[in-house]
Amino acid sequence: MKYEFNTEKTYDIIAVGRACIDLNATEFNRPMEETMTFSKYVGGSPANIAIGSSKLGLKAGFIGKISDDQHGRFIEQYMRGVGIDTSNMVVDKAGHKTGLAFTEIKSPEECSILMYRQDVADLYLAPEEVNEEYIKQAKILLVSGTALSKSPSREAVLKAVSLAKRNDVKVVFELDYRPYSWNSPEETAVYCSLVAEQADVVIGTRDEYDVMESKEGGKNEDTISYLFNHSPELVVIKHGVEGSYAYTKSGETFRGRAYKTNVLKTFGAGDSYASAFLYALISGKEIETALKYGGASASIVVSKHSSSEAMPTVEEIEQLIAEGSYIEVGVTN
Ligand SMILES: Nc1ncnc2c1ncn2[C@@H]1O[C@H](COP(=O)(O)OP(=O)(O)OP(=O)(O)O)[C@@H](O)[C@H]1O
Ligand SMILES: O=C(O)C[C@@H](O)[C@H](O)C(=O)CO
Repeated sequence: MKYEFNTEKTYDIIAVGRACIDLNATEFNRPMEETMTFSKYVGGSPANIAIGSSKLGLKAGFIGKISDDQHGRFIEQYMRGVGIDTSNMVVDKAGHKTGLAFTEIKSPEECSILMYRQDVADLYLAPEEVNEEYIKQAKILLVSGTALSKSPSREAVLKAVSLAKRNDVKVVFELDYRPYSWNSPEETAVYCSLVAEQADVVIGTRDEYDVMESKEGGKNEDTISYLFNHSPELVVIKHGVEGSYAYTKSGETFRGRAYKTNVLKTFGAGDSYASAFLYALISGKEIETALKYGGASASIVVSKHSSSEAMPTVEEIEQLIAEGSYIEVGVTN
């Protein structure tokens, strides 16, 4: 089964939310306290998804606020350099800084991210900085849940969603739950469910849906019966190495598998998955095939050092799919 988009649009995907900096430990198997060296990359889930999409050949744009300093300029130049339209990236004039993510790579199973996100520029994106003429040119508006965590970014994103819906632009909501960005899980549930109910496609991990639904140990069947009572037509639920499921409103279920790889770190999996899954859908591939693209792309990124720079090419993804070396596990559904 395929998922249809309005083909008359200039941009394949416009992402909204944070574009930040990742400082990834270059010393592996070591706790942060003992780590002395880091490599700098552009980061932030929606920026990573835009970068991954652009690298796969999609025409991507970005809406977000960046700091008026060297970090902000680095982000804009890097994103422009990989082919993303940055004309709707706004420079913060109130002195807010770029968010930083320091990553600790203790082992392939034990990675964590230490975030510096106090008063960050991306959460100051204001509704008046979201432009209808721009959004209406996209097939997809990709919304990151973290952008809903604080005002005025929250209102800017709600406006973007409403403009997308008015202009035949598919809203893809990536739950992207980062607990430190929110006041409480209850607040997360309120705003994430508000946007998920209006979205056309929702993507998240089982744990992220649990936060949105204010429950523990939730079942995929309950999630889809809730969301299919609202706007969503396609719901993707990820289960880490156990793979993922895509559910359609018309009642079909597809399973995606994870591919064997030499894992260096686990972060970046979700962003690379989303960019390749959406690339495949936009390219007119079957949903089942799109799940393969997502899983293969993620397995490449977890074997590499960064989340953004490591985003694969179509050829790399297709080679991995052709090899068909899946991780053999049952899936908890
Ligand atoms: N260790 C792994 N080895 C191979 N593939 C993986 C691994 N971990 C995750 N993946 C792939 O990445 C996909 C997304 O991973 P996951 O469900 O952990 O999402 P996520 O939590 O959003 O990722 P992130 O860690 O970036 O936040 C999985 O469906 C799977 O295909
Ligand atoms: O999303 C972030 O803010 C940090 C990311 O850039 C980081 O690489 C990651 O967590 C990817 O999932």
